Amino acid sequence: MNVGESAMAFTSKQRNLFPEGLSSFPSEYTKSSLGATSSTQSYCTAPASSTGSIISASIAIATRKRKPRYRDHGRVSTWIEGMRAASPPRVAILKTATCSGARKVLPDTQYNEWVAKHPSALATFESMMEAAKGKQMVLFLDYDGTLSPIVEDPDQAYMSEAMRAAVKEVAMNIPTAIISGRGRDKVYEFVQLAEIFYAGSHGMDIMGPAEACNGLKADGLKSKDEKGNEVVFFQPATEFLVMIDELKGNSFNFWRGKQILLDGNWQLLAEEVEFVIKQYPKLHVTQGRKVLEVRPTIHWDKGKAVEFLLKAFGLANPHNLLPVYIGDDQTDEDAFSVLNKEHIGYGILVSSAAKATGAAYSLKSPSEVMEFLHCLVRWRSKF
Ligand SMILES: O=P(O)(O)OC[C@H]1O[C@H](O[C@H]2O[C@H](CO)[C@@H](O)[C@H](O)[C@H]2O)[C@H](O)[C@@H](O)[C@@H]1O
Repeated sequence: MNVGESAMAFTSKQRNLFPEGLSSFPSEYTKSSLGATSSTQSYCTAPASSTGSIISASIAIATRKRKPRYRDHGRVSTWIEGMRAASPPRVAILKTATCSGARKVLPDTQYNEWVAKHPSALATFESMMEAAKGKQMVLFLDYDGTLSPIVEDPDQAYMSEAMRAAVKEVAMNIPTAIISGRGRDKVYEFVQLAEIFYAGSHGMDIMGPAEACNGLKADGLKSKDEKGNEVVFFQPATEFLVMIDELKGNSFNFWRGKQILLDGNWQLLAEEVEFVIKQYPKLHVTQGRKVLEVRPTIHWDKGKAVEFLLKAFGLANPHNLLPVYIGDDQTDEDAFSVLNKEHIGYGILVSSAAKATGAAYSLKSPSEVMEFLHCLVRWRSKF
């Protein structure tokens, strides 16, 4: 596909994300109160090292001859720095911690200093749960890097059967939602559990099992998922499809698939995104692990999704509530901030390297996340 110098390809599922007539959110989450000027409700993600399956649009930039043109090099450098900061090299994991507290010391002083400030949620599990007694726990899980290991090809980011079983088991005991930057349908395709809530597009596109939605304090649209399960949709930004159409017909030369961009092409990637984004003042760019995301200028992020879901669950009383949020990426920081702001719950960063974070606790890898989920189930079964 080629429109001028570039064009954009969207997945065929894009439209399905936002069926007509959806969206009935609590009034404080309506468009006007979101501070939206205009936007898409999907984000376009340009992976730096590989192409990817995205929320509703997967983008990789084609290598091609380019005409010289004006660029904001300041913005480009800022984005690349942001991506690098969000993509720290991995530290070898010598031993997995357990909830009994056993843990082998890593020979990485910087990491050790960091983990002293953000203790392992496994090593400190017992004391964390002391504070949870008598409270309603709600579990929020990121997908990539949390439930599935980070891999080069975003379409291959499968979760293991063991992890699926762990999530299923925990969801039977604790209300559970996956909040992802990916499209909801893609996350559902990976996870394949009907028992949980899915919040795709950083939470702008939420689907939950109808059964679990009966007592919800938010109205959604009842429907069925691909497997025929009764579900309810909550989608706050259906009206922003217009911009997606505009982008589709306009600017990039993207294709979805296996076009691999090597790390050395981050500069090219950022330059291309910058060239397009300046034509869309209502979109902005954020950086993640080897990824640039083109997002609508709408006050909505994973933190907003957490706030929405807590309200929807009728769990707004912080005294009775213990949200636990586990995530690995920059975008998860918005959710950690909400917990910190409300002084509730536990933010847990998944990282094997020292990293600036608002999360109080840490886990080193998806394997440790799975162990933590097992610990939660064992702990919950005592009550
Ligand atoms: O919010 P998440 O569920 O963590 O999704 C964030 C992004 O995840 C995907 O990209 C990341 O994982 C890929 C697969 O391991 C990896 O190749 C890429 O470098 C990571 O940035 C996904 O492709 C993005 O659309 C999500 O925004």
